[in-house]
Amino acid sequence: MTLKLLMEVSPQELLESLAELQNHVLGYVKATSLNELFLEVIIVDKGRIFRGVSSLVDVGAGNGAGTRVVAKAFPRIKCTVLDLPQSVGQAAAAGEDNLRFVAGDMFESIPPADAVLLKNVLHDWGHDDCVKILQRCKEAVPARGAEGKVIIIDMVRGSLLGDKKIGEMEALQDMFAMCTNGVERDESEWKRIFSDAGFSDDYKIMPVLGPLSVIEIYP
Ligand SMILES: C[S@@+](CC[C@H](N)C(=O)[O-])C[C@H]1O[C@@H](n2cnc3c(N)ncnc32)[C@H](O)[C@@H]1O
Repeated sequence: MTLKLLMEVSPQELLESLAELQNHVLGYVKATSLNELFLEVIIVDKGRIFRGVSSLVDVGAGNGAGTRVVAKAFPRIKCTVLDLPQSVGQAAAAGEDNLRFVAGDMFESIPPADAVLLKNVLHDWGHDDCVKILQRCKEAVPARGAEGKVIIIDMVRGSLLGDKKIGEMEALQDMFAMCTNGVERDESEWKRIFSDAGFSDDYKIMPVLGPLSVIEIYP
């Protein structure tokens, strides 16, 4: 709505338009869970991370709602959801052609694939457990030179220092992490995990929404 139009409409009409817009946005958010919405943002903004990938295992993917977004956007990628048997359970029934569900333990073994995705998983675990999970991921992807990679979607604290809103977001996320016994890390803490798990130090951190970032690491 232009400024001129805004000045011409009555407050009542303006309120009605705002209510209509709010319903529209809320309707979309209800229809698409925040998890899926976030992955759609990543696909639009950082879709190139899936370039050249023909198979992907989404580790700790829960009911696979997020994996389904990737499977739909990239029908050529064979997607696998790996989660504990109780989480995979019913979800396994309904899938896209290029989506399968595997019950398993990420501390034991991860099915082989070009890329492994860990979205909102590592922040639930301490340093040593993250190292173990990443070691299993390293075994699952092709060796260096063959374009194997692990894609981590998680928070990188302090990547946008000085921004008040981001600072507030990080503080909120810290409180949430404390309630769930989780941990949010800065780049140096992430780097130590990658190195201890045997990954090279030429990782890439790509901020997506504030401190929420996509990190690519290579064997
Ligand atoms: C915080 S949820 C993240 C879910 C999803 N990736 C997301 O972004 O919404 C963590 C997931 O890790 C799974 N998980 C926990 N321990 C696991 C294990 N040992 N092996 C495989 N998955 C595990 C849980 O069942 C849960 O679905």
